[in-house]
Amino acid sequence: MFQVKVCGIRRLEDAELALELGADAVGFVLYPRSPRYLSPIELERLLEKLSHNHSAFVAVGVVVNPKLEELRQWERFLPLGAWQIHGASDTELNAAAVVRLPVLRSLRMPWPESNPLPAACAYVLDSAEIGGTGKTFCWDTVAQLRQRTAKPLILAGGLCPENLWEALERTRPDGVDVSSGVESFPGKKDASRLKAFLSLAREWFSYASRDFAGKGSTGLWERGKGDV
Ligand SMILES: O=C(O)c1ccccc1NCC(=O)[C@H](O)[C@H](O)COP(=O)(O)O
Repeated sequence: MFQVKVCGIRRLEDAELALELGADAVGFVLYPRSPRYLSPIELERLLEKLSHNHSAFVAVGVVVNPKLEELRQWERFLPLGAWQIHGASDTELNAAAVVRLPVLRSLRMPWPESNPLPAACAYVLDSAEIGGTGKTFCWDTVAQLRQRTAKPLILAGGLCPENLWEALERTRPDGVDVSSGVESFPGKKDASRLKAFLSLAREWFSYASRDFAGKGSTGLWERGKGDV
């Protein structure tokens, strides 16, 4: 089950804190132009240490316009649970099951009605610029997208403790994703903001799970995996 993801983590202590506070997924940016970049080797070391004290979490590798071969190579040694793909110039990535791991595709919202949805297990709905910007998009556009797909929708883009509850009430997503809204600066999470965010997110999802129960959509992965 993946409902709350904390993204852009560079430090082991931030990953541990996020998991202790109730995140079920943590994201790592493998994009060299990001201030939150971790190299694959650094990520391998971090995940090895993280797995000593934590087991039930999804580690997500965040990539931008990746090459298919690159993903396949990293999958061989990184113990990730999913890819989060931004952009994607490699058209092969639009075909189903070209990599071993489940794929989340980041959509730059609003997603035009004329644009087909790329193949994915789930969609991360973000603002129009590339990730980690702290910018929100018009949440009303989520309802239109919901009409087009039954795949899990993860709300992202500029979420923070101050706007999270309203965002959840207005969009009723399957999951949320946050990075800069819980940071003290790019790559370093702020413990009190992280705590406030995760407490609100957990509260909303436990309350909303009553609605989800009848729809059989309580497990993001259970619902999305293999369903590309
Ligand atoms: O964080 C980055 O620097 C980044 C760079 C390139 C692609 C994705 C990146 N981050 C992804 C995320 O942090 C989140 O999935 C998402 O974009 C939300 O970010 P934020 O608006 O900062 O909460």
